[in-house]
Amino acid sequence: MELKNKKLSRDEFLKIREEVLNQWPTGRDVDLEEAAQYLKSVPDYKNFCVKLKKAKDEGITLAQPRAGVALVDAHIELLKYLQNEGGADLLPSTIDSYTRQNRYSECEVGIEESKKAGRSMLNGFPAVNYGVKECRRVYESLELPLQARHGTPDSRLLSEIIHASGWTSNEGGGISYNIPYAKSVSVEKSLTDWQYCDRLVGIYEEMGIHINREPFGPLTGTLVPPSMSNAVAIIEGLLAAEQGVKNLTLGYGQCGNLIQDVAAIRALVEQAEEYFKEYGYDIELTTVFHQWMGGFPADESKAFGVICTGSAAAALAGATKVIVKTPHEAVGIPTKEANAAGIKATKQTLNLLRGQRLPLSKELKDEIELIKAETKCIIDEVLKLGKGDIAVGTVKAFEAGVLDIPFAPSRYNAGKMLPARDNNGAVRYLEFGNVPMNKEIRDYNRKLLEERAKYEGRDVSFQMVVDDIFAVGRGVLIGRPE
Ligand SMILES: CCC[C@H]1O[C@@H](n2cnc3c(N)ncnc32)[C@H](O)[C@@H]1O
Repeated sequence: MELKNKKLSRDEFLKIREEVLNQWPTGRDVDLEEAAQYLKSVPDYKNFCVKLKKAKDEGITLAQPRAGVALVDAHIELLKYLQNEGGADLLPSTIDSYTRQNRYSECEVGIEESKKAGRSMLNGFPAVNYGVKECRRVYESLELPLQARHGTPDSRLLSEIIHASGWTSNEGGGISYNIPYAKSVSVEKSLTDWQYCDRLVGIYEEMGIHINREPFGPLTGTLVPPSMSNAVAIIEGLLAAEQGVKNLTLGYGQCGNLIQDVAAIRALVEQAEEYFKEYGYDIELTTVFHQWMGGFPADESKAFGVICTGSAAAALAGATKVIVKTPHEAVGIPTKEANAAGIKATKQTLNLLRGQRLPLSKELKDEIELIKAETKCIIDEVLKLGKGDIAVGTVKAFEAGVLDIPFAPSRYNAGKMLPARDNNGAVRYLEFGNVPMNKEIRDYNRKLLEERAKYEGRDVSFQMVVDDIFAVGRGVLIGRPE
């Protein structure tokens, strides 16, 4: 295995770069020195790192939507609306699915079809096809920091183009943008390609330019136990830090039990800081809380209930930012009005809870300790498999099912671990597969699920998993038997 968790030398990086910039004609417009000068002109109020740090210092939670359409002028109009009408604190450009698979020829078709149809025929913004000039036009049309949000196993060319365009944050990682998004991309390949994306940020950092990286916390967004998503977030953070990334936002997707959700964020910060300190990385760390990523109720009023619950959990957890859902979640790409409505409902909730935090009760403290202990079991085994190299260990951990993401499409994922909610709605391990938890943790998870089974008058079973997957869309958290 070529892969190792070691910072790419500048020569190694530049050698790969030649191939990367030739993947599509727009790659030829990227010039590192020219891009650095452009990035140095980004004012503080439009730099992701600066805005996140200010929010962290002030103890407030920022609101960021997802948004992306095929044509540049419409995309600018959409983002301006979310900025001015929605009140967004940070802006995305959600990138389309063809770009995520490096299928740029099909993006060209989608762009032409969108022009003919007079509406977006892509499910996001095809940044690679537009290239630096148009991506800079998007950035220059707005008054907020701009981030690329996508799901791209090979994001090398996309990263080059968006950063050269003044976009000071990129979401993703070698695990979080492969396993939940692709079927046949090897973990070794996506980890290698994301080392390139992180090394690019490291090179900009060496030039005095601060760029934020945000591993994708929720993964499949389907009952992912907090310790599994925290383990992946910390691993991706360590891999990014080795490549010279200095500014990281680690994330988590709302599960629904308030104590567990707050505990997950608190555990993530504490444990990530412990690992960065142990490995000697000086990281400016912030957190992102994703509003419920599972099935939504179609009824828009009920959808707002889900949106505001997620906003409250983010605020009470003290997350630096929250990713906003919309009342159109159950149907598809939201209109700009629905997207703005989701932001406004979110900010109303954040403002009402500003400065409030969930007190450190015994229940909260115990949940934090449990999540940290579970996460440690996983990461310890990853390091053991990699003989100390966390990149090599990650590849082997997926092969062994030590890292195992529930309901992931990737054929590199074991898919043996199964989650289900306990009687309070917290997500627990129903089947461990080869996830290496110690006996005390295994017994405790089982005990909690047995409590639910007793209450519901049925056995612990896969049916609980199925019931929980559909529950929120049906208006409840726990999938109780009919
Ligand atoms: C992991 C991200 C899934 C979420 O990402 C939203 N999403 C995807 N594409 C767009 C887009 N083009 N505009 C606004 N939201 C979008 C979906 O609704 C879902 O909630």
